[in-house]
Amino acid sequence: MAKEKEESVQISRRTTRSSATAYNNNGIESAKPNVSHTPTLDDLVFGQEPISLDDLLSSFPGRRVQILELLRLLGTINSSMPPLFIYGSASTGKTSIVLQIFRRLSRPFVYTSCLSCYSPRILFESILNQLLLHKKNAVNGYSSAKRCEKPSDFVNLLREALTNVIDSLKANLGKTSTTKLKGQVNGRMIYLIFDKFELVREWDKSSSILSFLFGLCDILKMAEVGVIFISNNSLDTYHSNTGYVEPIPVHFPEYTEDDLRQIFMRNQANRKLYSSFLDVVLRPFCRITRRVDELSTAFSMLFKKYCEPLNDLGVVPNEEMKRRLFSHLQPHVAPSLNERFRIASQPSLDCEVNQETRRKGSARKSGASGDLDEIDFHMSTSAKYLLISAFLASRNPATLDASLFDSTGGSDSRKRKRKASEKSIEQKEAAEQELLMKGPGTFSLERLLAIFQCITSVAEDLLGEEEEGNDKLGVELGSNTLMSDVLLQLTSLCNSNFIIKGGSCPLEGSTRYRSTVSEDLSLKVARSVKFPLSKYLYRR
Ligand SMILES: Nc1ncnc2c1ncn2[C@@H]1O[C@H](COP(=O)(O)OP(=O)(O)OP(=O)(O)O)[C@@H](O)[C@H]1O
Repeated sequence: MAKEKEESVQISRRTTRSSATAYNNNGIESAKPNVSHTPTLDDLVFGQEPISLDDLLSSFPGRRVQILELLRLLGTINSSMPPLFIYGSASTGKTSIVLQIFRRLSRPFVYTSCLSCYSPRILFESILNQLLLHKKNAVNGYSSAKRCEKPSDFVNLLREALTNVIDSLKANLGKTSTTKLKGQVNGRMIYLIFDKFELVREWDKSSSILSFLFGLCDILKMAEVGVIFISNNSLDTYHSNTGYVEPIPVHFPEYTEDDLRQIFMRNQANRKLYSSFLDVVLRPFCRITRRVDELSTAFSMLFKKYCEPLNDLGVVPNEEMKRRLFSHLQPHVAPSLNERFRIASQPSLDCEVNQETRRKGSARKSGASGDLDEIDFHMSTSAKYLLISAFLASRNPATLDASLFDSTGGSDSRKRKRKASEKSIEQKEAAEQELLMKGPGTFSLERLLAIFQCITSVAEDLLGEEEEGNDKLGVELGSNTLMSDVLLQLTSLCNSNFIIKGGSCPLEGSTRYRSTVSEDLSLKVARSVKFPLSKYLYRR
């Protein structure tokens, strides 16, 4: 078993560079290792033709700012660099973009993922193997170049290996500077990339490895070494009170619906047809997940269904044909959407992050491309709506629900205003006092579900000037079909203490809930899904 794991680590290490295109296309490191290949310095660069800046930017719609920012931080050739901390939720393009940037720059790097390198020893040895151009194979019994478990040993071995590589790079620079071939190693800087860095927290409860790795740059004090951390979570979640210089954060925010449209429109043979397909599926799916990998799986299956009635895939669909394709597709969308929702609803690492973020108080300002209004933890869009619903249920008196949400789920501010103006000043003050004394109110599950249904349909209305069929689909699927899985989502929010069970109602015996989330955080969550929360708040 241990041997098996060792081998999988070996494969992922060796194939990182050579298979980066395969990785980029489908997220899976799929290339087979080439056993007969003897590694050279050029194996430390991305093993393909460098990519132009235009191609790089157009390969990753929605990431222009981050790509340019990373290129700026990496600096000109041979310039030293402070450690970088790239973060953002899953499938936001962090790994692919970093690898493609190194492809563009042809600079040498060592890549390790803390997923396949799942312990300090494996991580250390993987880095050393790459730097020492050591291949594990049958001849050497699949052993590493160096056996190394302790950070202190690692630092010594690492410094030695890095010095050798840098010396070779300098020599190489002198030799080939005038006759440099494309794809050859460029410059004398070497970069250490730690991907899936959040996983280190899992195997390091005492945080000693975390602080050690965060401080690696300071410990090494080698101007030619750049360190890059890639993580799903923000720096706040690391409690990195190490005394070392904090890395520079670069945030990869969740994609907007428009970004996702551009991502999925890339390389489409029949753009008009695919665009009409996206008109139907993108919005409802976006409300559940914005992960490119998940959307990509769902869309490739659904697009096949969408095209089934067509004889000619090159056709430009007119309105009548779009309607026909839509009705053919419709029965398949709900099950696929539900499947995604179930996955997105699973209590996951995110909950832990949420708790940690909450413990640490307000979110920090994100990196160079950050936004003060952004929340620094990640949860599915549907969970965000549920969190907002719970906040509204705790904050607003239940008697006002009917006036805040009309029969179609919309906010009727006219009614609300009239209500407010009818109240006498004394009544208002008394109500205010009462709410203050009671704190956030408790609510029943039924009320929570009713508000959730209302605000998800409101969100749909607000979002769209889309064609009729699409709206209908969004409302139906977004609210009713998904309702069955809201309970799972609720459990997840309860586990992460965003919602607590507030005892049971003595009359009905049913469980009551209470939201623990502040107005400030709720407003941020609402902003992240563009929901106008303040319109729905009962102001005393
Ligand atoms: N802007 C984009 N344009 C095109 N493809 C993208 C974009 N963003 C992500 N992808 C694709 O989504 C998949 C997942 O991306 P990637 O693994 O780089 O994300 P990640 O942020 O590193 O995820 P994780 O945190 O799970 O490691 C890849 O196939 C990648 O090419």
